[in-house]
Amino acid sequence: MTLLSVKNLVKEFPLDFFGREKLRAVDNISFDIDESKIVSLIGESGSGKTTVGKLILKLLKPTSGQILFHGEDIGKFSKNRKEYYKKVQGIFQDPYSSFNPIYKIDRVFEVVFDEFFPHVKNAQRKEKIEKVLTSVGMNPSQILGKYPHQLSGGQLQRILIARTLLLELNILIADEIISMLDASTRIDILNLLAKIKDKTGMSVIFITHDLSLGYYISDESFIMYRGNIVEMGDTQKVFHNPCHPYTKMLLESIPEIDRKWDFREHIKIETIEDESTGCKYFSRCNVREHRCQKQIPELIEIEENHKVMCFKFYG
Ligand SMILES: Nc1ncnc2c1ncn2[C@@H]1O[C@H](COP(=O)(O)OP(=O)(O)OP(=O)(O)O)[C@@H](O)[C@H]1O
Repeated sequence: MTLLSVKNLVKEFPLDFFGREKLRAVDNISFDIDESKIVSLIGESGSGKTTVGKLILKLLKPTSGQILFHGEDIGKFSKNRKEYYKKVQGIFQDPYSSFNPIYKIDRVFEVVFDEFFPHVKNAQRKEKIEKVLTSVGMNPSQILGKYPHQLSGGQLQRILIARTLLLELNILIADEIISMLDASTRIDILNLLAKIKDKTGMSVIFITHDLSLGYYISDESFIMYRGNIVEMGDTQKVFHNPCHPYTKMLLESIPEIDRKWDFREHIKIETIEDESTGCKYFSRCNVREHRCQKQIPELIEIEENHKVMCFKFYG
């Protein structure tokens, strides 16, 4: 079942005071998120990943296009935001920023009850909080009553994940949530998300610049480049049969333990020329054709659940 449909979404930011110049951070993207799926949005810094997450979380308004949640335009939830946020929530890179340092950890749970379930009595709240903490592998007696600075980044991210379990979410936007954590804690958090997905049917939009993490965790991968999704589909297909030159370049850039760094293997990065009428990857592309400078290719399906935005695949 489709939970979320993004249709021709565009977000522009004004670059000057009068808004005469604009930056198109998200450029006409469309995708669906089905139930119980982990979907990675992967791309380099500035490709528009976080902006997509913020648009879905209604923290920004789209310039044009639509986001449908269970078939309803999310703009319609403006009067009833709580209904939407009961089902769609986000967790961000820096866990410390989600906690107020002067309050004990317990408060992040209390806020959820006060906001969404004010009728729930204290004893029942405590029971539920302990249950969700236990289900993310934490011992409530060692966590509750502590202040944020007394816990590690990994523990705080786990607590934020536990908090979402109070809500029975449909969609969690996880924006670089493990980039501040060490390698083993990262894997623990990824496994936890996968476990919650399997158990509850929640879907996760996992935003990352790290291809290996995207590969490890996701059912589907969307590769973003300067506001466009240039390749998307089943993660196995995108990673084992990469078709867009940008996806190929990203995959070739992943360091491997038995391969020494050799700059000659890597594609040189040219300065980005103004290619406003054509493909945004034109100036970096090693398979470019004349038409790429003038026209923008559409995403076309090259096999089931695998699309690419490149003229090379046009018939
Ligand atoms: N509020 C804003 N005002 C103006 N420009 C913005 C704003 N937010 C984002 N941008 C610009 O939009 C583009 C996309 O930014 P975004 O944060 O979505 O990228 P990202 O792929 O998430 O990058 P990162 O991985 O570094 O967070 C960038 O060029 C950024 O500078």
